Amino acid sequence: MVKTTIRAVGLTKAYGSGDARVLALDDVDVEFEPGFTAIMGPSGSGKSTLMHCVAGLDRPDAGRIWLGDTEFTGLKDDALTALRRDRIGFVFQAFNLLPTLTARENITLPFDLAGRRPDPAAVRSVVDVVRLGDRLDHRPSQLSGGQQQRVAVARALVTRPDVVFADEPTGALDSAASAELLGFLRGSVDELGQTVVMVTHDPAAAAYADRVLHLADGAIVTSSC
Ligand SMILES: Nc1ncnc2c1ncn2[C@@H]1O[C@H](COP(=O)(O)OP(=O)(O)OP(=O)(O)O)[C@@H](O)[C@H]1O
Repeated sequence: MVKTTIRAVGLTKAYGSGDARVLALDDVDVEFEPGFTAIMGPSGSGKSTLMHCVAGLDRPDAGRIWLGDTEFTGLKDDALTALRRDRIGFVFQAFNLLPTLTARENITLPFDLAGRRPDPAAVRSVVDVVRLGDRLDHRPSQLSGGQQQRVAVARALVTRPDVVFADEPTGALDSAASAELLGFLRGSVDELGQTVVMVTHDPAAAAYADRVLHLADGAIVTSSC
């Protein structure tokens, strides 16, 4: 399976103005190839800003971004939203599950949002990968934090997106649940050929990645494999 690369050149983004101006991204060039990449760096170094820009959740002030052959720059908001929905998966620290839906309904939500029927084989395979078989009819409040995050990972994977972005996905989990979750993300790379990009503060989490990018003051300072 050939998975798509995300490529960005000259990404620049500032917040505020005058004395309060902060350069969150300073002319960053970066490429995310198939595999598992971790983004690390001190608080305020620009990790979230970089992830939000390359995931199409936010727009840079300058620079260009491509998902495969599709360039983000110049896409209208509707087109960017459709591209995100169809080709990118997200896992956030706070799980972001809908409380009134069951685990199964949360997992199939991306299909509902796209007006498509869920693909039963795709649902079965992600449910197997994250081992949720006996919990599918539970609502989030009836699941542990680790189980809720497994639902969030299944939802991110179910459409087989080109890239899954995970922002501190283990931030709210204990160490056993974190290890399990990182194992699932690793498994999605090894078994499904998924591209995963994860922001983390935790070196133990970054150790699951193939490549670690270190940010400081809005720039990539090192990239290690
Ligand atoms: N909406 C905003 N308004 C003003 N400044 C912002 C905004 N978002 C981010 N910043 C600033 O931009 C810089 C980069 O922030 P960013 O959230 O990308 O860093 P981070 O590395 O993800 O930090 P953390 O690890 O604490 O989440 C910081 O100085 C931050 O204060």
